Amino acid sequence: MKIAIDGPSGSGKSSVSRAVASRLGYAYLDTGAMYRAACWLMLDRGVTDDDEVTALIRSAELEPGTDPDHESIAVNGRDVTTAIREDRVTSAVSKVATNLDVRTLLIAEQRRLIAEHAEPGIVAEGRDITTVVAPDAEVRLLLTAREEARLARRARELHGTADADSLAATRESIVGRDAKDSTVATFETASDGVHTLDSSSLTLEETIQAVMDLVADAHED
Ligand SMILES: Nc1ncnc2c1ncn2[C@@H]1O[C@H](COP(=O)(O)OP(=O)(O)O)[C@@H](O)[C@H]1O
Ligand SMILES: Nc1ccn([C@H]2C[C@H](O)[C@@H](COP(=O)(O)OP(=O)(O)O)O2)c(=O)n1
Repeated sequence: MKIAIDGPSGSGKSSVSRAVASRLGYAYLDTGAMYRAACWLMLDRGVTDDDEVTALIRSAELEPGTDPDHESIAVNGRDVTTAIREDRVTSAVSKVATNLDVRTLLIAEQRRLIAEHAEPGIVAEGRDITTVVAPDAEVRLLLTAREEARLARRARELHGTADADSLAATRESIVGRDAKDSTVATFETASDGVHTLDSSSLTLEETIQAVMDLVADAHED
């Protein structure tokens, strides 16, 4: 069983995908973490030229963990699980994500990991999983939420509050990044055969349950 989930930043992809994978005893693949790890390596080496970035990623070993209860990712044997969440990576990650040669490399690795864990199942999430990486997935879902809801969620996560200052500080990392990333992946509208779930007025638990229902329907088919 392959479950593919895409959506914009702050729509809840990671939280929901991790919970669904954990409940089903499936593997979990955070493809955004792979782009972040590639970006971390680019920054660590101080490389800026796109072709040099591609060569760097081609020769690197990215090892994303697939345990939904234990987030982990390593680059060339170094654990970067925490480092990839730093602001400097969030601010620069679109440079890597919009490099089409890097995408080709990471997509091949994502397809390999998804195939390896298709038994009993895997939940893979990102921006192009339903459309490019695994369009053959049994469950394909675009998880959305209104911009205000996504901003408020991320502001609470990062600053502990969703007051005006926190919302302003979060805007670029959500709205600005989505604008850049949407030039290379379609995650703002659902493609043919992809379900849409708007989580704006749902609780996290309700959202998880809605995805579990879709999976149960797919099992019946
Ligand atoms: N209905 C909901 N669905 C998903 N996440 C929600 C919901 N309500 C609140 N949240 C919170 O919003 C945040 C979403 O962040 P995350 O899962 O990292 O999103 P994404 O991976 O899409 O960027 C989490 O802190 C999560 O607990
Ligand atoms: N399949 C994917 C996954 C992520 N990306 C890009 C888009 C994002 O800016 C970065 C990081 O993704 P991530 O899912 O960690 O982003 P969030 O901070 O959760 O919004 O990678 C992508 O282009 N394709």
